[in-house]
Amino acid sequence: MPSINAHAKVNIFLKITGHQNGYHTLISRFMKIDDLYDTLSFEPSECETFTIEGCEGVSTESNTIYKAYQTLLEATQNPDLESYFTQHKVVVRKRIPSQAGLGGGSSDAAAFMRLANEVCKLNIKKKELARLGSTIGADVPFFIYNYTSANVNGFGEIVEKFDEAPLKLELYTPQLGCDTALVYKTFKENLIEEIVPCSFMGWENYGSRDLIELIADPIMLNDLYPAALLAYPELKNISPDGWCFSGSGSTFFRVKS
Ligand SMILES: C[C@@](CO)(OP(=O)(O)O)[C@H](O)COP(=O)(O)OP(=O)(O)OC[C@H]1O[C@@H](n2ccc(N)nc2=O)[C@H](O)[C@@H]1O
Ligand SMILES: Nc1ncnc2c1ncn2[C@@H]1O[C@H](COP(=O)(O)OP(=O)(O)O)[C@@H](O)[C@H]1O
Repeated sequence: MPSINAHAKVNIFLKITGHQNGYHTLISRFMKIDDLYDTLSFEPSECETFTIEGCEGVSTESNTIYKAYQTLLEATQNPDLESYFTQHKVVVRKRIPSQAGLGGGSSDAAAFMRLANEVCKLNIKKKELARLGSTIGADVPFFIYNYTSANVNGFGEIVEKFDEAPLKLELYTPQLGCDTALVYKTFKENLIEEIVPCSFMGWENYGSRDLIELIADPIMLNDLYPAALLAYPELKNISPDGWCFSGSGSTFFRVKS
Protein backbone atom coordinates (compact mmCIF):
# COMPACT_ATOMS: atom_id res chain seq x y z
CA MET A 1 0.00 0.00 0.00
CA PRO A 2 1.57 3.32 -1.05
CA SER A 3 2.65 5.41 1.95
CA ILE A 4 4.93 8.35 2.76
CA ASN A 5 6.18 10.14 5.86
CA ALA A 6 5.43 13.87 6.21
CA HIS A 7 8.21 15.24 8.44
CA ALA A 8 7.97 18.27 10.72
CA LYS A 9 10.34 21.24 10.43
CA VAL A 10 11.71 23.92 12.70
CA ASN A 11 12.89 27.39 11.75
CA ILE A 12 16.44 27.82 13.05
CA PHE A 13 16.04 31.52 12.24
CA LEU A 14 13.25 33.53 10.60
CA LYS A 15 13.70 37.17 9.62
CA ILE A 16 10.96 39.21 7.97
CA THR A 17 12.25 41.35 5.08
CA GLY A 18 9.04 43.06 3.91
CA HIS A 19 5.34 42.74 3.09
CA GLN A 20 3.57 42.51 -0.29
CA ASN A 21 0.05 41.52 -1.39
CA GLY A 22 -0.99 40.30 2.04
CA TYR A 23 2.09 38.14 2.62
CA HIS A 24 5.39 38.79 4.40
CA THR A 25 8.65 38.16 2.60
CA LEU A 26 11.22 36.39 4.72
CA ILE A 27 14.59 34.70 4.96
CA SER A 28 14.62 31.55 7.09
CA ARG A 29 16.61 28.37 7.74
CA PHE A 30 14.26 25.41 7.68
CA MET A 31 15.46 22.14 9.21
CA LYS A 32 13.64 18.81 8.79
CA ILE A 33 12.94 16.89 12.02
CA ASP A 34 13.87 13.26 11.35
CA ASP A 35 12.04 11.70 14.29
CA LEU A 36 8.72 13.61 14.12
CA TYR A 37 6.42 12.91 11.16
CA ASP A 38 2.88 12.16 10.07
CA THR A 39 2.35 9.09 7.85
CA LEU A 40 -0.01 9.19 4.84
CA SER A 41 -1.14 6.04 3.07
CA PHE A 42 -3.50 5.39 0.16
CA GLU A 43 -5.70 2.49 1.25
CA PRO A 44 -8.11 0.60 -1.07
CA SER A 45 -11.69 1.73 -0.38
CA GLU A 46 -14.74 2.55 -2.49
CA CYS A 47 -15.18 6.32 -1.99
CA GLU A 48 -17.98 8.42 -3.44
CA THR A 49 -16.03 11.57 -2.57
CA PHE A 50 -12.39 12.28 -1.69
CA THR A 51 -11.93 10.69 1.74
CA ILE A 52 -9.40 11.50 4.47
CA GLU A 53 -9.23 9.52 7.72
CA GLY A 54 -7.17 10.42 10.78
CA CYS A 55 -7.27 14.21 10.79
CA GLU A 56 -9.69 14.59 13.68
CA GLY A 57 -11.15 18.08 14.05
CA VAL A 58 -10.20 19.19 10.52
CA SER A 59 -12.99 19.14 7.91
CA THR A 60 -12.11 17.63 4.52
CA GLU A 61 -12.80 20.96 2.78
CA SER A 62 -10.28 22.80 4.98
CA ASN A 63 -7.70 20.01 5.00
CA THR A 64 -4.49 20.90 3.17
CA ILE A 65 -4.41 17.33 1.79
CA TYR A 66 -7.76 17.91 0.05
CA LYS A 67 -6.54 21.30 -1.23
CA ALA A 68 -3.46 19.51 -2.62
CA TYR A 69 -5.68 16.96 -4.38
CA GLN A 70 -7.84 19.72 -5.92
CA THR A 71 -4.71 21.60 -7.04
CA LEU A 72 -3.30 18.49 -8.76
CA LEU A 73 -6.64 17.72 -10.43
CA GLU A 74 -7.00 21.28 -11.76
CA ALA A 75 -3.41 21.32 -13.01
CA THR A 76 -3.49 17.92 -14.74
CA GLN A 77 -7.18 17.30 -15.56
CA ASN A 78 -6.05 13.66 -15.23
CA PRO A 79 -9.00 11.18 -15.11
CA ASP A 80 -6.76 8.46 -13.62
CA LEU A 81 -6.06 10.73 -10.62
CA GLU A 82 -9.76 11.30 -10.07
CA SER A 83 -10.68 7.62 -10.43
CA TYR A 84 -7.79 6.55 -8.19
CA PHE A 85 -9.36 8.45 -5.26
CA THR A 86 -12.74 6.85 -5.86
CA GLN A 87 -10.93 3.55 -5.23
CA HIS A 88 -8.64 4.70 -2.38
CA LYS A 89 -8.93 6.79 0.79
CA VAL A 90 -6.13 8.79 2.37
CA VAL A 91 -5.36 7.50 5.87
CA VAL A 92 -3.28 9.86 8.00
CA ARG A 93 -1.41 8.84 11.15
CA LYS A 94 -1.05 12.30 12.75
CA ARG A 95 1.88 12.80 15.13
CA ILE A 96 2.82 16.45 14.41
CA PRO A 97 0.95 18.74 16.80
CA SER A 98 -1.23 21.39 15.09
CA GLN A 99 -0.68 25.16 15.42
CA ALA A 100 2.78 24.32 16.68
CA GLY A 101 5.04 26.06 14.14
CA LEU A 102 6.17 22.66 12.86
CA GLY A 103 4.56 22.86 9.41
CA GLY A 104 2.22 19.88 9.95
CA GLY A 105 -0.53 20.86 7.52
CA SER A 106 1.94 22.00 4.87
CA SER A 107 4.05 18.87 5.21
CA ASP A 108 0.97 16.66 4.80
CA ALA A 109 0.01 18.55 1.63
CA ALA A 110 3.49 18.18 0.14
CA ALA A 111 3.70 14.48 1.07
CA PHE A 112 0.32 13.87 -0.58
CA MET A 113 1.48 15.64 -3.77
CA ARG A 114 4.75 13.70 -3.94
CA LEU A 115 3.05 10.34 -3.40
CA ALA A 116 0.12 11.01 -5.77
CA ASN A 117 2.56 12.26 -8.45
CA GLU A 118 4.40 8.92 -8.23
CA VAL A 119 1.46 6.52 -7.79
CA CYS A 120 -0.75 8.12 -10.44
CA LYS A 121 2.24 8.72 -12.77
CA LEU A 122 1.47 12.43 -13.20
CA ASN A 123 5.10 13.11 -14.22
CA ILE A 124 5.09 16.60 -12.72
CA LYS A 125 8.65 17.89 -12.26
CA LYS A 126 9.69 18.81 -8.71
CA LYS A 127 9.98 22.56 -9.53
CA GLU A 128 6.44 22.63 -10.93
CA LEU A 129 5.14 20.56 -7.99
CA ALA A 130 6.71 23.14 -5.61
CA ARG A 131 5.10 25.99 -7.58
CA LEU A 132 1.69 24.28 -7.33
CA GLY A 133 2.35 23.62 -3.63
CA SER A 134 3.06 27.29 -2.96
CA THR A 135 -0.60 28.04 -3.79
CA ILE A 136 -1.65 25.83 -0.84
CA GLY A 137 0.69 27.24 1.81
CA ALA A 138 3.91 29.19 2.13
CA ASP A 139 5.73 26.27 3.76
CA VAL A 140 4.73 23.64 1.18
CA PRO A 141 7.63 24.21 -1.30
CA PHE A 142 10.20 23.36 1.40
CA PHE A 143 8.49 20.03 2.01
CA ILE A 144 8.20 19.26 -1.72
CA TYR A 145 12.00 19.55 -2.12
CA ASN A 146 12.41 17.48 1.07
CA TYR A 147 15.89 18.81 1.94
CA THR A 148 17.30 18.20 5.46
CA SER A 149 18.23 21.87 5.72
CA ALA A 150 17.48 24.82 3.43
CA ASN A 151 17.55 28.60 3.19
CA VAL A 152 14.03 29.75 2.28
CA ASN A 153 13.30 33.17 0.76
CA GLY A 154 10.53 35.16 -0.86
CA PHE A 155 7.14 34.18 0.59
CA GLY A 156 8.53 30.66 1.09
CA GLU A 157 8.69 29.69 -2.59
CA ILE A 158 12.49 30.10 -3.01
CA VAL A 159 14.14 27.03 -1.45
CA GLU A 160 17.94 26.58 -1.56
CA LYS A 161 19.51 23.43 -0.12
CA PHE A 162 21.95 24.11 2.74
CA ASP A 163 24.61 21.45 3.19
CA GLU A 164 24.89 20.54 6.87
CA ALA A 165 24.24 17.55 9.11
CA PRO A 166 20.82 17.63 10.82
CA LEU A 167 20.95 18.77 14.44
CA LYS A 168 19.65 16.57 17.24
CA LEU A 169 16.96 18.82 18.68
CA GLU A 170 14.81 18.65 21.79
CA LEU A 171 11.29 20.00 21.15
CA TYR A 172 8.81 21.38 23.67
CA THR A 173 5.29 22.17 22.45
CA PRO A 174 3.10 23.78 25.11
CA GLN A 175 -0.67 23.20 25.12
CA LEU A 176 -1.20 26.68 23.67
CA GLY A 177 -1.81 26.66 19.88
CA CYS A 178 -0.62 29.65 17.83
CA ASP A 179 -2.64 30.78 14.79
CA THR A 180 -0.14 31.57 12.01
CA ALA A 181 -2.28 34.29 10.43
CA LEU A 182 -2.77 36.04 13.79
CA VAL A 183 0.94 35.98 14.61
CA TYR A 184 1.85 37.45 11.21
CA LYS A 185 -0.93 40.05 11.55
CA THR A 186 0.40 41.01 14.98
CA PHE A 187 3.90 41.37 13.52
CA LYS A 188 2.63 43.63 10.74
CA GLU A 189 0.64 45.85 13.12
CA ASN A 190 3.33 46.23 15.77
CA LEU A 191 6.81 45.29 14.63
CA ILE A 192 7.27 45.60 10.85
CA GLU A 193 8.59 49.18 11.15
CA GLU A 194 11.44 47.86 13.31
CA ILE A 195 13.07 45.49 10.79
CA VAL A 196 16.76 46.23 10.18
CA PRO A 197 17.87 44.19 7.12
CA CYS A 198 21.60 44.73 7.69
CA SER A 199 21.28 43.17 11.18
CA PHE A 200 20.95 39.66 9.72
CA MET A 201 23.08 39.98 6.60
CA GLY A 202 25.03 36.77 5.91
CA TRP A 203 23.12 34.58 8.37
CA GLU A 204 22.26 32.25 5.48
CA ASN A 205 25.96 31.30 5.21
CA TYR A 206 26.35 30.12 8.80
CA GLY A 207 25.77 26.54 9.94
CA SER A 208 22.68 26.21 12.13
CA ARG A 209 24.56 25.15 15.25
CA ASP A 210 27.03 28.05 14.90
CA LEU A 211 24.24 30.56 14.33
CA ILE A 212 22.29 29.46 17.41
CA GLU A 213 25.49 29.82 19.49
CA LEU A 214 26.41 33.16 17.89
CA ILE A 215 22.99 34.81 18.18
CA ALA A 216 22.33 33.75 21.74
CA ASP A 217 19.02 35.66 21.99
CA PRO A 218 16.07 33.55 20.64
CA ILE A 219 14.05 36.77 20.18
CA MET A 220 16.67 37.95 17.65
CA LEU A 221 16.63 34.60 15.79
CA ASN A 222 12.90 34.57 15.00
CA ASP A 223 10.95 37.77 14.27
CA LEU A 224 7.67 35.91 14.87
CA TYR A 225 8.64 35.13 18.48
CA PRO A 226 8.03 38.69 19.81
CA ALA A 227 4.87 38.81 17.65
CA ALA A 228 3.61 35.55 19.22
CA LEU A 229 4.35 36.96 22.71
CA LEU A 230 2.22 40.00 21.86
CA ALA A 231 -0.59 37.89 20.35
CA TYR A 232 -0.51 35.35 23.22
CA PRO A 233 0.69 37.11 26.42
CA GLU A 234 0.29 33.85 28.37
CA LEU A 235 3.13 32.43 26.24
CA LYS A 236 5.61 34.48 28.30
CA ASN A 237 4.99 32.39 31.43
CA ILE A 238 5.59 29.10 29.58
CA SER A 239 8.64 30.14 27.51
CA PRO A 240 11.64 28.05 28.65
CA ASP A 241 14.71 30.21 29.15
CA GLY A 242 17.16 30.16 26.24
CA TRP A 243 15.09 27.87 24.02
CA CYS A 244 14.53 28.87 20.36
CA PHE A 245 11.04 29.40 18.92
CA SER A 246 9.90 27.71 15.69
CA GLY A 247 7.93 29.56 13.02
CA SER A 248 4.74 31.16 14.34
CA GLY A 249 4.86 28.80 17.33
CA SER A 250 4.16 27.52 19.82
CA THR A 251 6.99 24.92 19.70
CA PHE A 252 10.30 25.70 21.44
CA PHE A 253 13.50 23.81 20.62
CA ARG A 254 17.13 23.54 21.71
CA VAL A 255 20.16 21.60 20.51
CA LYS A 256 20.61 18.37 22.49
CA SER A 257 23.98 18.52 24.20
C1 LIG B 1 5.09 30.73 9.99
C2 LIG B 1 5.69 29.69 9.09
C3 LIG B 1 7.21 29.74 9.14
O1 LIG B 1 7.75 28.65 8.51
O2 LIG B 1 5.33 28.36 9.43
P1 LIG B 1 4.42 27.77 10.60
O3 LIG B 1 4.74 28.48 11.88
O4 LIG B 1 3.00 28.00 10.17
O5 LIG B 1 4.79 26.30 10.67
C4 LIG B 1 5.21 29.92 7.65
O6 LIG B 1 5.66 31.14 7.14
C5 LIG B 1 3.68 29.85 7.58
O7 LIG B 1 3.40 29.32 6.36
P2 LIG B 1 1.95 28.63 6.18
O8 LIG B 1 1.55 27.92 7.45
O9 LIG B 1 1.99 27.87 4.92
O10 LIG B 1 1.05 29.90 6.09
P3 LIG B 1 -0.16 30.02 5.12
O11 LIG B 1 -1.16 28.99 5.49
O12 LIG B 1 0.36 30.10 3.72
O13 LIG B 1 -0.68 31.48 5.53
C6 LIG B 1 -1.46 31.69 6.66
C7 LIG B 1 -1.50 33.21 6.83
O14 LIG B 1 -0.26 33.64 7.39
C8 LIG B 1 0.17 34.87 6.82
N1 LIG B 1 1.47 34.67 6.14
C9 LIG B 1 1.92 33.41 5.83
C10 LIG B 1 3.17 33.26 5.23
C11 LIG B 1 3.91 34.42 4.91
N2 LIG B 1 5.11 34.31 4.29
N3 LIG B 1 3.42 35.66 5.21
C12 LIG B 1 2.21 35.81 5.83
O15 LIG B 1 1.78 36.94 6.12
C13 LIG B 1 -0.92 35.28 5.82
O16 LIG B 1 -1.86 36.10 6.50
C14 LIG B 1 -1.58 33.96 5.49
O17 LIG B 1 -2.93 34.10 5.09
N1 LIG C 1 -3.49 17.94 7.30
C1 LIG C 1 -3.55 18.84 8.30
N2 LIG C 1 -2.90 18.61 9.46
C2 LIG C 1 -2.94 19.52 10.47
N3 LIG C 1 -3.61 20.70 10.42
C3 LIG C 1 -4.28 20.96 9.28
C4 LIG C 1 -4.28 20.05 8.17
N4 LIG C 1 -5.01 20.59 7.18
C5 LIG C 1 -5.46 21.79 7.63
N5 LIG C 1 -5.04 22.02 8.90
C6 LIG C 1 -5.33 23.25 9.67
O1 LIG C 1 -4.08 23.96 9.77
C7 LIG C 1 -3.98 24.58 11.05
C8 LIG C 1 -2.52 24.78 11.35
O2 LIG C 1 -1.96 23.52 11.60
P1 LIG C 1 -0.40 23.25 11.24
O3 LIG C 1 -0.14 23.53 9.81
O4 LIG C 1 -0.09 21.87 11.75
O5 LIG C 1 0.32 24.31 12.20
P2 LIG C 1 1.49 25.35 11.83
O6 LIG C 1 0.91 26.22 10.74
O7 LIG C 1 1.72 26.09 13.12
O8 LIG C 1 2.67 24.58 11.40
C9 LIG C 1 -4.69 23.59 11.98
O9 LIG C 1 -5.22 24.28 13.11
C10 LIG C 1 -5.79 23.00 11.10
O10 LIG C 1 -7.01 23.71 11.29
